[in-house]
Amino acid sequence: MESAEQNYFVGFHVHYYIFTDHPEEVPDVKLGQGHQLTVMTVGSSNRWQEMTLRRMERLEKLIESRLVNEADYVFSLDVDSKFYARWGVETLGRLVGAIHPGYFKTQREHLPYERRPESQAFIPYSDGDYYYGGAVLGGAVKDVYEVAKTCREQLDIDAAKSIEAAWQEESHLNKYFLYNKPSKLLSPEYLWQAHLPQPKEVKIIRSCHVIKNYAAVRPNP
Ligand SMILES: CC(=O)N[C@H]1[C@@H](OP(=O)(O)OP(=O)(O)OC[C@H]2O[C@@H](n3ccc(=O)[nH]c3=O)[C@H](O)[C@@H]2O)O[C@H](CO)[C@H](O)[C@@H]1O
Ligand SMILES: [Mn+2]
Repeated sequence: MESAEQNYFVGFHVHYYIFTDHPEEVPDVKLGQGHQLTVMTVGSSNRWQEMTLRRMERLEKLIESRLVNEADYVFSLDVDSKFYARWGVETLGRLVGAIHPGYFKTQREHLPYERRPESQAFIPYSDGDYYYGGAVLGGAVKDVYEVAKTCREQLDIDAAKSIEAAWQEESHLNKYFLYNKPSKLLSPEYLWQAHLPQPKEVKIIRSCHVIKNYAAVRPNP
């Protein structure tokens, strides 16, 4: 939150919604003018995969209940994002995704899409273009709503068949974006991971996922 306040839409109206099963641990951060924060308490799970994939349903519900009436644009971001440089209006568009930092040089047949036809997230080896990170999904509220609702429905169909896509909601997001192209693609500058070395092509890291002690923060391996 502190790094977001330094870099994320500074000078614009921002309403953060933080989803957590530990609301009492959200620190009291001094927010800039026009910025506000609402903590949303959510149930826990004994599987991290369930926590991450449930975000589609939470986003769908948040848009239905609040954002349709209060926002033009929305970004859904991983909670472990830390900001190092400006993230501003250049990121806005009808539908916005970010290239995953681990796969921007990977040939498409090696991209980690879901490859089992039984899953709704299935992408055949002959298809695909970019590999999008699940940590960033944004755009106009109505367009993001369509993504969240569709992915939630596809996740439900998979769950009913007891199949979980290779990378949970990220796999379903990749399927959605393949056939419903985002209008704007953010470079991995906006979605970096701290354990990756910074290659020469990437001049600025704007947002980065912190290194975490998985044994401590995840309920299961
Ligand atoms: C860089 C990037 O694109 N990262 C994606 C990647 O993993 P990551 O390695 O970035 O996963 P992660 O541990 O950050 O989990 C994804 C997010 O799910 C939430 N969470 C997760 C675990 C938990 O116990 N509680 C909780 O709230 C939280 O917002 C977290 O940031 O794959 C995930 C799905 O498999 C998501 O698509 C992530 O966005
Ligand atoms: Mn993350």
